[in-house]
Amino acid sequence: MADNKSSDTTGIAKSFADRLSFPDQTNGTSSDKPTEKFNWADEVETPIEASPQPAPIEKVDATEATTKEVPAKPAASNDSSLSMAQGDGASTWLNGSGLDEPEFDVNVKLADLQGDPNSPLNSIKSFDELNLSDALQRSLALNGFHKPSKIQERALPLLMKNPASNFIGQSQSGTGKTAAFTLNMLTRIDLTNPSPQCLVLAPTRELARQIASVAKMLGMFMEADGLTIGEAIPNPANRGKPVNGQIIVGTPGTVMDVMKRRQLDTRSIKVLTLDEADNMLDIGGMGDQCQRVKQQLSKNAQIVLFSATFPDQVLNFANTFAPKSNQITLEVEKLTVKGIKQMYLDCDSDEAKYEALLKFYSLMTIASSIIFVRRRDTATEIEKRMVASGHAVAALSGALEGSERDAVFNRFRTGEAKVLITTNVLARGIDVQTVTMVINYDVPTTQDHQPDYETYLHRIGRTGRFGRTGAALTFVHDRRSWEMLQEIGRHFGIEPTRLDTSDWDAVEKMLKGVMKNARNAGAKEEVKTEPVKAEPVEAAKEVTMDG
Ligand SMILES: Nc1ncnc2c1ncn2[C@@H]1O[C@H](COP(=O)(O)OP(=O)(O)OP(=O)(O)O)[C@@H](O)[C@H]1O
Repeated sequence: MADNKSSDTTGIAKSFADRLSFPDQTNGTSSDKPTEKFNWADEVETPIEASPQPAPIEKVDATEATTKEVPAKPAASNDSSLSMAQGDGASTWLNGSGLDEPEFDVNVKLADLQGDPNSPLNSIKSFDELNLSDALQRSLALNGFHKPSKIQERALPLLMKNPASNFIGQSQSGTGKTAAFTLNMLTRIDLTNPSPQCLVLAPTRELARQIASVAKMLGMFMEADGLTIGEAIPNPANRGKPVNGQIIVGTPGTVMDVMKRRQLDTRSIKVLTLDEADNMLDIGGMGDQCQRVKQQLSKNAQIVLFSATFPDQVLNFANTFAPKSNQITLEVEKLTVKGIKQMYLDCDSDEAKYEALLKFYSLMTIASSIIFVRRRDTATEIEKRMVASGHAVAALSGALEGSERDAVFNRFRTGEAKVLITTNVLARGIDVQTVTMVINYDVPTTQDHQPDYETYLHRIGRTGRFGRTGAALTFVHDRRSWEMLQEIGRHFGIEPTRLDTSDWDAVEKMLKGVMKNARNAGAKEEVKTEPVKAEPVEAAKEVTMDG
């Protein structure tokens, strides 16, 4: 059996967000001073009907699907950074990732035709060059952010420039996009004004709460001067209450609703950030909601869009949503994270996948893993079988209510449950660094049953965070599922390694080798640096900010 005490034995620090406390049912704010909570309304569920099979079962999760949530406890105080950082039960003081993110090339397009994307002014090598406040410098240092990642190097100077310009940023999963847009917001807040000034929209409650926690962590030393952070996710206890906080992080349906009910004062909002922007702008319902939210804001608000993926058709819309933006993009073949070993397991039939999964977990002990399935009923079925076999699993889908989702996710984040079985609802953004294995129990497909390239990339990106290594194993069980995986491979220029269920010894040997590498994940990837490609885009009128 493989030894999987990976994070403890190798000293791999847990993620920044891992270190944060996610108490069940929390709707915390950033400080002891209780920030009032917002009203809520049911998040509109936009489920997509499942497979063509006639089974009268469940729906496929495509997006946030929460309807109700119970009252929240206030978040832990940030007074003690140590207790905050250890809030998830981490046994040691975890100072940053301890890893360096691998180098990769980016394409930079400046909205300003005259601008030189390669100018040192448009790139930084250290956080010092940003002239950050003492409070931000201290929190970066305390949390082990010793140097910026590539996306942070290139994005931060462009994001933080005054007057502010719109921004579209793309980089691989786990490369630090959250800190990039969070630092931008934290530097733009006027602490003397208690009104909401920055708004972040994310597709799911889990991601919204994670982003709020990162903002609290990076803003921990600004609290004394009045920094407040609020969440706008479905919560019945907050019905009718104002949504307070200088940074508000929420899901689009709830944010739109509190705006409609005038519970969110939008007058001072000067930055609107969309995380997982391609997803937000692509899905009909959320795209409309994001658009309507944007319409409520000042025309001068800075629009910031981030994602690991921006398919062409969405990028066009993104350009309309964030006009005249500075842009950092990647070519499609650079999108896969090299530290993730991609494999597939050839199973005889759909039913044989259950057996293969159980066999797999009987052979391997993995610190944390996520199993992605297409349908909610599959998640429930796998959960039942794995629990019966003695595994500590948690299953999360849009079928659960908000408070249940929080509780399940917390069990996984804290390590109480080692396996998370979930639908696409958690495919994006979630940062749990102990995850060394992602299993695509079902090949990700679009509504019209074509390979879903973006979802594949986001799912496997739940491992291999910030320079770590991890493994992704996709189950195929017939010609079509095999073909779809091949298409995904061709799309990203990768060739997943085949594992065969008729030879479990070989499977075990291969997987143990991969997992061992994951434990030794401090090793740096080979660094290949090429000059940044830069092309100007149409001349832009810079977007001005109020203050
Ligand atoms: N400069 C840095 N130094 C050390 N660790 C960092 C730095 N920037 C980010 N990290 C850590 O890297 C991890 C991944 O960051 P983050 O979640 O922001 O990735 P992401 O690019 O948003 O990924 P995804 O595309 O999956 O949403 C986090 O645990 C974060 O704390």
